[in-house]
Amino acid sequence: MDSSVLIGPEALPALAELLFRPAVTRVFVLADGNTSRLCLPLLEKHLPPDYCLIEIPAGEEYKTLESCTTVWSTLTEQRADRHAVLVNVGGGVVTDLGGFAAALYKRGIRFVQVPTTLLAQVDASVGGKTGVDFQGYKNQLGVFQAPAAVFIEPQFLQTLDPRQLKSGYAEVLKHWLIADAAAFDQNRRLGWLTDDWTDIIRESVALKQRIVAQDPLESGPRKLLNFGHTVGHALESYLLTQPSREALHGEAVAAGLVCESWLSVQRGLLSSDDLDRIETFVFSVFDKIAFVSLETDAIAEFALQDKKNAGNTINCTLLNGIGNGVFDQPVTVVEIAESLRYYHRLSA
Ligand SMILES: NC(=O)c1ccc[n+]([C@@H]2O[C@H](COP(=O)([O-])OP(=O)(O)OC[C@H]3O[C@@H](n4cnc5c(N)ncnc54)[C@H](O)[C@@H]3O)[C@@H](O)[C@H]2O)c1
Ligand SMILES: O=C(O)C(=O)C[C@@H](O)[C@H](O)[C@H](O)COP(=O)(O)O
Ligand SMILES: [Zn+2]
Repeated sequence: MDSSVLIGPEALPALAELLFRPAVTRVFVLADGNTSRLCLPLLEKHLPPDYCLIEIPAGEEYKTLESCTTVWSTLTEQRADRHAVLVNVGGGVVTDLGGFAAALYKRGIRFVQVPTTLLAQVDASVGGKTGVDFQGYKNQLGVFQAPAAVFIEPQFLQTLDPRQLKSGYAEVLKHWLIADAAAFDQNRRLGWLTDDWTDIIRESVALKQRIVAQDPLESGPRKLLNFGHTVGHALESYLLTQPSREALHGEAVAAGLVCESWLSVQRGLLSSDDLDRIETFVFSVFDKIAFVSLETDAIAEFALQDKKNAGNTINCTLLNGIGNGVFDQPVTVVEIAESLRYYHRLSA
């Protein structure tokens, strides 16, 4: 599942090198409404002049099979063959959906990822998880399929909204919590904001690649990368059903980091002092997500569809101390609801 990942000024020239090879019959570029406007200008000179743009609307609500149909229809109308390449230019919605659409078209054409949000640069573009949401559940349909390569240009982040930057930072925090206590400690002292994200991107990508290399198809240690997501995805999915109450993926994951750290304390795996450090750091970046305690049972129910589950057992990733994730820790839906009530009571 490992693909080459280029980060920095050499990334886009290397993309051009791949796309201009004679073996590539046609280049298709998938973007959303924002990335076609804000990111294509920087990319354009690295693309062949006859590339075909496929545009989908921006936002998680468009991470659907219907958007894939838009991609597949254009590929079909343009008679794309198996030597075509799909270039996914955008955040995690575009890289997940584009990877999935490419993997299914004619049983698979090559795709490359050009992630343009912090979240997609540190996490979503790497590791080969692709997919779309279905019937209200996150990434319910998907395949593991490695991109031909990933090209990361941190300059894209210059047009990114601060709320989106923070959302990406949740996945960085997750990486430190599961596998790098020293980075967690250093960065909680420094604060989250920086002018240059390149080092953080490099370190996060390397950490994720190390874990994915051990277990590309998530039968074991890759589940560590899902820390914060049992609760995070439940919250994100629930709020997607509520008009005007959407939380960004990273915002929901940040809440999930707190809830699942609390569950780790309940299991005797994490100290209360460490939970306190995690909460202080999380709430120095993120506002609390608003919900009423009456909603916690409905939110927790979504965890029954988590992909790490086996039968009726919800398998959570927890922390055995900061920097040391542990996977396959059974929790009940009642405990998930309790963790949400704990989060709800916290005064951020
Ligand atoms: N495959 C994985 O391993 C993985 C990992 C983490 C998250 N994800 C998925 O990623 C998705 C979230 O990704 P995201 O946070 O990037 O969201 P996103 O793709 O919706 O992008 C966020 C917003 O930023 C805009 N945008 C993108 N790049 C921009 C730029 N450079 N300047 C200005 N605006 C820009 C987009 O148009 C969108 O409105 C979720 O669906 C999540 O499930 C997947
Ligand atoms: O790469 C992984 O593995 C992850 O779990 C990374 C997560 O940050 C990401 O949100 C992923 O899409 C979650 O996948 P899912 O299998 O829980 O849908
Ligand atoms: Zn995630």
